Amino acid sequence: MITKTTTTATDPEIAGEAPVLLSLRDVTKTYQARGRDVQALKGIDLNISAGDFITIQGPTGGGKSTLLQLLGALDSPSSGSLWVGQTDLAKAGVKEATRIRAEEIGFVFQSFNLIPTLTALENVEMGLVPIGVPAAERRSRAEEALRGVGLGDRGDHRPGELSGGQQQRVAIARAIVKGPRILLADEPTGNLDERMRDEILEVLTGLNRDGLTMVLVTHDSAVAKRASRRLRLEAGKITEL
Ligand SMILES: Nc1ncnc2c1ncn2[C@@H]1O[C@H](COP(=O)(O)OP(=O)(O)OP(=O)(O)O)[C@@H](O)[C@H]1O
Repeated sequence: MITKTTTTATDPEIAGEAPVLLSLRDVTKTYQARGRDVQALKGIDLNISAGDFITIQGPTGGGKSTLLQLLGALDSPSSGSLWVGQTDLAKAGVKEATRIRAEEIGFVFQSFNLIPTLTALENVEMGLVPIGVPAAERRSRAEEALRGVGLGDRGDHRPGELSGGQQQRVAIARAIVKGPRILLADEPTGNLDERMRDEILEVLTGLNRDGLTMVLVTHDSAVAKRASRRLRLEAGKITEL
């Protein structure tokens, strides 16, 4: 069972008594596919505390993406409980899960998922639409988020006019502009060369230093080296490295 509470040494505000943001107890996930049950997660116990920088590694098919989807309220467990604050996502209705996903969780994907016809600034503004931020405020908050990832001068560029690393920085700005409690990323450096990977790692490390809790799925040990906690997920079971 993993109940370790770890804080980043660099964030004095959360040193010691970091609150638990997400708590999983005996979580399972079984998919039904072609008349067969596929047990993707087999009893996960895990606490994620404020300030954690967690990486999840493991072989293909081990359950990493499934776990990330549950953490992000994109799917619900088959059994067990998954607490986000006072809400058990295993029992919450669609409305509450949607609210938590919109307000509290930021997502970053391997393939950036930017809208090609929108500028970088407009893409970041999209991160505020689901929570109903008025247009005037969206613009200034998006500008600030872009500056935060070092792209303050690229707001009018479209994704096709940016490098892969820059596009991923726009995607990170879009994920954090709403001020989520936790950032989830599935292979955020998977499509990038080493230099761009390091660029993204600097951004992510800086955000964590500023207090953002992060869970990253990665195959890259250079990424995992930056983590405060390294987890391995294999055949639906989790271990702490
Ligand atoms: N929608 C689904 N329907 C049926 N089975 C699924 C579904 N999604 C995932 N699985 C199965 O669940 C198991 C875990 O898959 P998951 O995608 O979580 O693994 P992963 O560790 O993220 O793999 P990878 O590193 O290849 O992305 C695998 O056996 C997979 O085939």
